[in-house]
Amino acid sequence: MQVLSVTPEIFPLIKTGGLADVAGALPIALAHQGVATRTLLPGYPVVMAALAKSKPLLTYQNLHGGKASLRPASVSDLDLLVLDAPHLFERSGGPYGDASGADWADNWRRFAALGQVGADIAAGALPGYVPDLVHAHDWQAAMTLAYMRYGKAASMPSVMTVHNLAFQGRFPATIFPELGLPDSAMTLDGVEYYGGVGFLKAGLQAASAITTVSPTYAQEIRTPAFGMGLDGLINLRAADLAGIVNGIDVDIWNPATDRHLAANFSAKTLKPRAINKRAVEERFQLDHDSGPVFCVVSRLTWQKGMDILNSILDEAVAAGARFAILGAGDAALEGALLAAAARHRGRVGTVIGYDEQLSHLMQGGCDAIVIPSRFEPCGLTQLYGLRYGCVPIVARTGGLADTIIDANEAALSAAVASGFQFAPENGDAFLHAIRRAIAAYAERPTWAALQRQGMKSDLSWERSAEKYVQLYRSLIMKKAA
Ligand SMILES: Nc1ncnc2c1ncn2[C@@H]1O[C@H](COP(=O)(O)OP(=O)(O)O[C@H]2O[C@H](CO)[C@@H](O)[C@H](O)[C@H]2O)[C@@H](O)[C@H]1O
Repeated sequence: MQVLSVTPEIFPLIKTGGLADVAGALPIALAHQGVATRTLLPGYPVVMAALAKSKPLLTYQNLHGGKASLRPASVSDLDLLVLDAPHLFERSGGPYGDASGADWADNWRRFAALGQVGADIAAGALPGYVPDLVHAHDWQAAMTLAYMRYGKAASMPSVMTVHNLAFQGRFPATIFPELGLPDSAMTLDGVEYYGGVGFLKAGLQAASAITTVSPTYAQEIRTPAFGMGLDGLINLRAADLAGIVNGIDVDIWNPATDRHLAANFSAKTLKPRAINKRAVEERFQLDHDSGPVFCVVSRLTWQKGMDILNSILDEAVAAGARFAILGAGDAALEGALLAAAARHRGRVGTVIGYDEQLSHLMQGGCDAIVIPSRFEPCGLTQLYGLRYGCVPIVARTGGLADTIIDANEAALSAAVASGFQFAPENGDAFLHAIRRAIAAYAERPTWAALQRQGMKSDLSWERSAEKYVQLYRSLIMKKAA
């Protein structure tokens, strides 16, 4: 089976969040099950810099206002098709905005172009290659499915995966004439969205199947509280909706071999974690004591509940907690967490920035990771925490609810507990969970049992990849029937 995956990010080349991890790991797991994935992504400068010289497979004299070509590449076992379109992607800053964080004004054009090329490939534009199915990730890739639907690949099966419904790619109606779609597409069941154009909406409408990255989030987005304006449409398509929980790359995230750790360890030999903990204490200028260090590795945003964390920090520190916080995002939250570190020297350390290596050390050295998200489609950091014996303390929502077993009495006595859950958006409940963790940490055998239980969890992609393969197969068979 041949799958064309379309994504705006892929690890290890370009990553702003969890989507990149998934886009990078899923093709490898699918390959073990006989599915060959080619991944189409934009040629941002960091991507172009990583490519060896190659002959273009396809050229465009005018793709949304400039010359473009499609270059094949192989990076870390990934079979890539890179859209080299300097007028759209050759700029400094991030993949979606300039260095100050402001979105590029022509993002609609950049990702419409990506979608156009995806649909061209689906329609057979590459000599000798026609995929059996197209899999699009998030709003930036979603227009692929709309261009397919209104173009030559209307009968090809497709999957639209929602990693985060908060990002929808919503633009004014004035862009519609420039998209090159027929007028009939500007309707309620097409790309029209609240009077404008909705990229994710268009993909959800066009896809043969919709997936999200956990079963609980798949149900949550059918409600107004989580649906972000799309719950009506998602409910209409409920028969084609599935939740498949993310796995993690267990080779990249392996405490026994991880080069970013000061000391490697495994479930059998947890002792060396203490060396990593010491390294974290040094890096975050924390006091040394016998209590737990809680960490945060996160985008600093409302979604991630970082304001809730900030509101309970003083009390958590008074209860004996120390915090190592790594993140970047909203300026106000960055400022508040830096201020907390200044207020609680030795008890709270805050590093603002994006640091992949440091995130590994934190998972390998901190005792627990706190994730107070308001909503969480899947969440990866709790999975890394499980793998590294860094016990997750999570809001009971989305994928966090699906992947962590709360250390209540029943779960502890059945030896299945792997972390702590608390009611979302509730500072008191969050604080209570931190107090429970501090108490459990004081009973070393209980804590070690929690760590080992988490480290035993099967977090690999194999099971989830199997579910994607089943879905792909059923869609291909349905279209053929
Ligand atoms: N400052 C920092 N330094 C270093 N690394 C950092 C970092 N901040 C975040 N990261 C890393 O970025 C990734 C974040 O992944 P998440 O799944 O937690 O959330 P995200 O909201 O980005 O993804 C969305 O897509 C994913 C994938 O489907 C879903 O799991 C999730 O719920 C959804 O919101 C992790 O690999 C984490 O370690």
